[in-house]
Amino acid sequence: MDISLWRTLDAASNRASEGLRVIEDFVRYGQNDKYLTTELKSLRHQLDSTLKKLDRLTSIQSRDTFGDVGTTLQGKLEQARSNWHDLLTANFKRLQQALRSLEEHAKLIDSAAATAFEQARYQSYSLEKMVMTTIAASNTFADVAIYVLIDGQASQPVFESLVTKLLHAKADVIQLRDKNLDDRTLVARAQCLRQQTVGTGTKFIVNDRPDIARIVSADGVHVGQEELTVAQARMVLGPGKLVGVSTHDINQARQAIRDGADYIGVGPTFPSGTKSFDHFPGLDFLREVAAEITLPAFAIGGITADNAAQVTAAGIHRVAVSGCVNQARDPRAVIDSLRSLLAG
Ligand SMILES: Cc1ncc(COP(=O)(O)OP(=O)(O)O)c(N)n1
Ligand SMILES: Cc1ncsc1CCOP(=O)(O)O
Ligand SMILES: [Mg+2]
Repeated sequence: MDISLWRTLDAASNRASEGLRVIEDFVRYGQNDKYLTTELKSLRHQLDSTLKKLDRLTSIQSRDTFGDVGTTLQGKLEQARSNWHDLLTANFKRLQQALRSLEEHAKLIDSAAATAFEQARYQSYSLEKMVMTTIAASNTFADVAIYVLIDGQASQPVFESLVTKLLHAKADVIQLRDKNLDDRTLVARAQCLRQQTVGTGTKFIVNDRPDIARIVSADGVHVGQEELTVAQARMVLGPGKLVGVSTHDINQARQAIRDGADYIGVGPTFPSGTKSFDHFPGLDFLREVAAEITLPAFAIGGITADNAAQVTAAGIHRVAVSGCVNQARDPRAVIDSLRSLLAG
C-alpha cells in the first residue's frame, strides 16, 4: 500500500472531523439546539466508525505535518469569518470536500468505506440546509411573538378596519385564513392586506394557498400536514419567502426542520372556538418542542391572555391566536397583554 494514500486519508479524515466539530460546537453552544446537535453528533459517530474500519494506525504513522507543503499555504479568507453564515459555510465546505476526498481515495482500497463516505457527504448536504435555515429563521423571527389569524370579514371596509387596528397594535404577523370566500374575493382581501402591511414591519402570511401568496407578493404561506409540502410551497412561491407548517407531534416538528420550514405552528394547545379538534397534543407537546428545537415555534389553539402564562411555562414564547384578538372589543389591549406575558 502506497504510504501517500494513507497520508491523504489521514489528512482528509482530520479535516472532515474538524469541520464537523466546528459546526457541532456552534449549534450546541451558540444555538442550544438539541435536535440539530443530535443529528450532527450522529453523523460524527457514523464517520468515526467508518474511519475506524480503515487502518487508523497506519494512517497516523504516515502523517508528516512538517513535510506537508500545504501548511504554509493559507488562503487570505481563511482567518476572516465576518459572521455565522461565513463560518458555517466554510466549515460545511471543508467537511464536504474532505468527505469527497475520503470517498475517492477509499475507492482504491475499500469500496464499502467509499460508499459510507459518499452517504455521509449526502447527509452533510441535508444537515447544511437544516442548520442554515434554522439559524436564518431564528434571526428573521427574533422579535416576532404575536401572530394573528384573521378571516376575510363581511366586507372589504370591515376587513381594512380590522387590519388597521392590528397594525396599530403592532401584531408581528397577520395570517389571512379564510376557508369560505371565493378565490377572487380572497385575492382582493389578500391584495388589500398586502398594501396595508407593506413597509410596516408586520409580516403577511396566506394560509393554505401558495398560489394566492405569490399573486399578491405576500411574505409567505402556511401549510398543514395534508396540504402542499414545504418544498412544493416554495416551488410555487419562489425564493426568499417564508413557509410555515403545522405540527401536531414531535416527529412532525423534526420533519419540518428536515424539510426546511421557516417556522412551525405547534398545537392545538387548548380547545379552540375557531376550529374544532378531537385530539389535543397540548402543553406536553409544547414542552417537547421547547426542549429540543430552536426553529421558531408558535403555540396555537385556544390561546388567550388568561392561559398564555402556561404556554411560556412550557418554554414557548411565541403564539398564534385568532379568537382572543378578533373577538376583543380592544384588540390592541389583548395584544399588549399577550406581549408582556410572552416576554416574561
Ligand atoms: C401559525 C399556524 N399554525 C397552524 C395553523 C393550522 O394550519 P392547518 O393545520 O393547515 O389548518 P387550517 O388552518 O388550514 O385549518 C395555521 N393556520 N397557522
Ligand atoms: C387554525 C388553527 N389550527 C389550530 S388551532 C387553530 C385556530 C386558532 O384560533 P384560536 O386562537 O381562536 O383558537
Ligand atoms: Mg391548512
